[in-house]
Amino acid sequence: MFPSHVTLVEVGPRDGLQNEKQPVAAVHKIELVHRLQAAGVREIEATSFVSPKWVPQMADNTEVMAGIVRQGGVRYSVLVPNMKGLEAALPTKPDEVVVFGAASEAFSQRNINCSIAESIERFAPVVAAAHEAGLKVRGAISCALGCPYQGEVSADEVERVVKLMKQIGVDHCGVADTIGVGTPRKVQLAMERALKHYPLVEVSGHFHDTYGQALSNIYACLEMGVHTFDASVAGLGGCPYAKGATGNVATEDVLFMLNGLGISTGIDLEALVDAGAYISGVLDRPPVSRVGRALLAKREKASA
Ligand SMILES: CC(C)(COP(=O)([O-])OP(=O)([O-])OC[C@H]1O[C@@H](n2cnc3c(N)ncnc32)[C@H](O)[C@@H]1OP(=O)([O-])[O-])[C@@H](O)C(=O)NCCC(=O)NCCSC(=O)C[C@@](C)(O)CC(=O)[O-]
Repeated sequence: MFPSHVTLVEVGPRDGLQNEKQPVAAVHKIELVHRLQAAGVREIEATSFVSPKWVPQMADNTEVMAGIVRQGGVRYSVLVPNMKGLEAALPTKPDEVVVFGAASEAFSQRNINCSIAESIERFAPVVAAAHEAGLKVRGAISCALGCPYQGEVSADEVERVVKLMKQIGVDHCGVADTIGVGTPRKVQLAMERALKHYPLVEVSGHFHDTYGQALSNIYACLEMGVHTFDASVAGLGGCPYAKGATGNVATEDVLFMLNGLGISTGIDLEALVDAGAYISGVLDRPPVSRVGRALLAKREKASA
């Protein structure tokens, strides 16, 4: 049965911007977060505490977290790959941390420089320490639908990592299609594996739109009752360790579909389009979001 409410986790400030070649000033990242929360977004992945040598764009993580004027009811999450990341993140007071593994060995090596088993060993103390600090821990499983290095990824490989994350106490399981190759039935098969170990409320989908399948995949998840999805305003993004991967599905596009289905999110579409136009202006290019572009063109026509 379709959910009546969907939670959209806005990952634009982190996943969306991490791959930008041009440095984006912290002040713009902070302003983006402010505009997103003003639009009604209640879950925002703000930055990551990873090695600045690996992802230079996120080196201003502490400055970004310090600059955000927090709004009641909004949860701010950050990515942490290891204890060093968690120790740097804790003083910035995130509400949640995200550990990120992969269903493919090759991607795990390229993204976090270790095997899947080693990643779980690294995450275990991070999860324990985050819980001790009162934080929720989300887990992301990259390449759940395909890997840029390995190719096909089976549902068994996804379930192996789901189980490992569960064993170390990760609270939430995010199934991520890093390179956007998933199609609806395959996505459902991967989701079924996550749902064998996590309740519906603790499973989410993270879909890149490289092959134009992201909205169909979200629809396929809605049919299963899944009601939490990551999305990136203006369709920003791409993973630095997945060449050619385009951005996440655009938040505006997901919201337009959900509005049409009568599913509530608490997010105002026009204000979200403004946030997308803002960051696209900073990056000096039009939004990738089809809905964003259509509504901006409509506004321009109306004011001409
Ligand atoms: C995991 C590591 C650190 C291993 O990298 P490593 O080189 O194996 O780490 P190390 O422990 O050997 O340390 C090497 C150096 O890095 C430093 N270091 C070590 N850890 C940290 C840290 N946390 N913060 C800052 N610095 C750190 C450490 O202090 C040392 O510094 P040095 O002594 O050489 O000066 C590295 O591979 C890394 O940072 N990877 C992150 C890659 C990344 O951010 N990828 C994008 C996010 S994942 C994603 O986008 C996918 C997702 C989630 O959206 C879902 C999807 O679509 O798939």
